[in-house]
Amino acid sequence: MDVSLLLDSLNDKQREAVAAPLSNMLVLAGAGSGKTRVLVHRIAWLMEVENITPFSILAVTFTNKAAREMRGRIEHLMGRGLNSTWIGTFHGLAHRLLRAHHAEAGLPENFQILDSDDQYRLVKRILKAMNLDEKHWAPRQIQWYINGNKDEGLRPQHIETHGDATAQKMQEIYAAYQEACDRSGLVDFAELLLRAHELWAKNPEVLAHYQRRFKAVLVDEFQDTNNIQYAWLRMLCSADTNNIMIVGDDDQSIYGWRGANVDNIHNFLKDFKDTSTIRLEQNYRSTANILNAANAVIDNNSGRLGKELWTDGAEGELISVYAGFNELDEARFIVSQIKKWLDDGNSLKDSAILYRNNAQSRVLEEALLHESIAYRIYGGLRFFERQEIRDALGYLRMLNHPHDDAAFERVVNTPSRGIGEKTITQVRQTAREHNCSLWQASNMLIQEGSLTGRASKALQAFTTLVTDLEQAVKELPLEEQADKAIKHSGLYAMYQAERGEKAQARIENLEELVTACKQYIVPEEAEEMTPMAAFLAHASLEAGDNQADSEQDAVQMMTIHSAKGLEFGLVFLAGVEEGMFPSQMTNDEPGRMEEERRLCYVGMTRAMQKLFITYAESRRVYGQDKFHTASRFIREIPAEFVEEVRLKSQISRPVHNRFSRMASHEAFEDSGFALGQRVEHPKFGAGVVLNYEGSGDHARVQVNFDDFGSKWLVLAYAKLKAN
Ligand SMILES: Nc1ncnc2c1ncn2[C@@H]1O[C@H](COP(=O)(O)OP(=O)(O)OP(=O)(O)O)[C@@H](O)[C@H]1O
Ligand SMILES: [Mg+2]
Repeated sequence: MDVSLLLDSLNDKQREAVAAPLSNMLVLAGAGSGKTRVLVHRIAWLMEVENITPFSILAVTFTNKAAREMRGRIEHLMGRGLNSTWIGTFHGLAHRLLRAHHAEAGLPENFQILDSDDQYRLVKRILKAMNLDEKHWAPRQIQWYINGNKDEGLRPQHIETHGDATAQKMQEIYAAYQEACDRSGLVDFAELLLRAHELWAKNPEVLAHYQRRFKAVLVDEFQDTNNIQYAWLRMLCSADTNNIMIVGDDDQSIYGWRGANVDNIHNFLKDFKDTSTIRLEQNYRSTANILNAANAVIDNNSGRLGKELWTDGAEGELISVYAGFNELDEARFIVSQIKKWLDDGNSLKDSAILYRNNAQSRVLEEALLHESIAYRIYGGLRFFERQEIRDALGYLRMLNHPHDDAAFERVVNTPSRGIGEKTITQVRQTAREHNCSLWQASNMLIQEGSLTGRASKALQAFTTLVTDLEQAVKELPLEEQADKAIKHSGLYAMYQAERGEKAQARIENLEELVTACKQYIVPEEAEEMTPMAAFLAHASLEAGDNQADSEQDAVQMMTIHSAKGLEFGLVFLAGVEEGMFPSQMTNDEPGRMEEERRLCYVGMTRAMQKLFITYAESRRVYGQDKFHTASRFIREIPAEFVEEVRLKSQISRPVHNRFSRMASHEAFEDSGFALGQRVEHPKFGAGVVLNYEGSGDHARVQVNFDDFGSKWLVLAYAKLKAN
């Protein structure tokens, strides 16, 4: 192949990195400067020019998707397949290694991987076997503890407990858990990494084999490696014959909360001999306005390694900042801009909506669904498909219709109330025999007294809960029904007792469900149904809507964390308000604010042509209106790069409300009211118009009253006066 092809499309610095003689190398550079491109070209160069066989190359990426893309790009460059090259994530590579050397690693040939949910259940079983109360020993916390120690390379016997009783107990649980895993040949995610490390540490001949094999090791997104990953790389590349090239950006280190250690960049320079450092400074991704704005934001962080980024590309459009009146307005705005983008001849898949928390997706999803715009949630489930939401809906479905067997199965022992598999089998059998629902079968079994005392009591706890709850909530508004169901069922407490980012997200999603209920308006065609039945139908329809497959042209939706390394023509950063982003928890932990700012930098630098930053001045959080100000990150962008969108023209086009009744904004404005306007009500006093829906006689407005909170009122009867 013509080697110049590998260098032609690169700038001088990139070329220097790609064509450098074999040695250890750090490529430190900001977003969009071509780090990943350099890595791809370097691999091709090593094969073509240094005659390193594909077999001798190991490349590590951050996600499986990135790994597939990398392989594809190299194959494309070289015009041939690359089967024998190892390209994957740390976890994927460790797994491959353990499969090949299971005996040396002390694992059975058919060892199984334990995903996070499996691990959780196993921890629960261990606690039970040890007679420990889950209330004191929260399973998620234990999981967090075990994984955290494994990430640091620590086995139970390595942990210092300093005579502390709690620490000792945690250590014992960890040991019992590990014993159970070893007995059954189970390997959790953190174990993959630790085992792979130990495999080499304990088997020098195996290590030597891989050191001979992998002449070149290349790592993308190095700033987010954790300690055990770093130790593993270091061990592999400790022989003189190995060369390692890492590329990364300290400004994009966003997984500190999960144990990633950005200091590994410093460690690398210390630990690896003869390392040359190359800095790339030209950005090829974003317009000058976007790049300069992102640079200005990240400049507020201290202790950076310091990088300049410039572009010779066009200035491009200004960054548009839109202050939504509330989150619905924000979502409508985003959707209207996506439609414009489409009308201009662009494709949906080049647009992305990025948000800080998964729970934010719901309102956006609904706005997109309503306009029939295909979307794809990347690295996550749609709102109504999420585990905790399905749990909560399970309870609501039981309240609505206790003979719903699927709902019964889902929640009968979630949270755990001591109903064992044996009891449930008996219930199923009885239901089959009598051709009745699981609910009826349960009541039958309890009455007949044909269960053991303990099983009967546990099952009765469930039936009583459902019956009592049903009585207690049936007259209440929908959102209170949801709130009570989530609380009284123990779901909320169950997720609250867990720790970590994931549990926090689940709690936020549960709260968002209450908000969803509050905002739900029963559509005309469902007026015969109870609001709950109508809402549940709505939820299942939304969950059942097919997710756009990866081939289909669809808007890409994801958290900013999952957008790392990706790029899109059009990007929306949504929910950029104080309290959301930076998130509320940020103040509690040192260093967290800077990590949030890096996350903002990652988000902004995903945009190639056009960036919108949006926020909502009021947002429903857990059914309550929270008033937020623009994020400090917005304020950190110099005014010259930003235009504020003021939306008279946009708003005055007909807008549809989220639940299929046409709401004409003109009609609303004809009523003499506008969003954000202060009004006076004879009974509730003064307030602000928050939202509207429907038209004509059906028109309703939502007003946040100073003294009575927010209420939906039928405009025709409300006797509102402009204030
Ligand atoms: N020399 C170049 N000429 C033209 N385009 C380039 C050049 N180098 C990189 N690009 C393009 O710039 C964009 C960003 O490159 P790349 O994704 O490799 O950057 P990165 O540094 O890995 O970014 P991130 O930090 O976000 O992972 C890509 O579209 C890439 O194809
Ligand atoms: Mg990259």
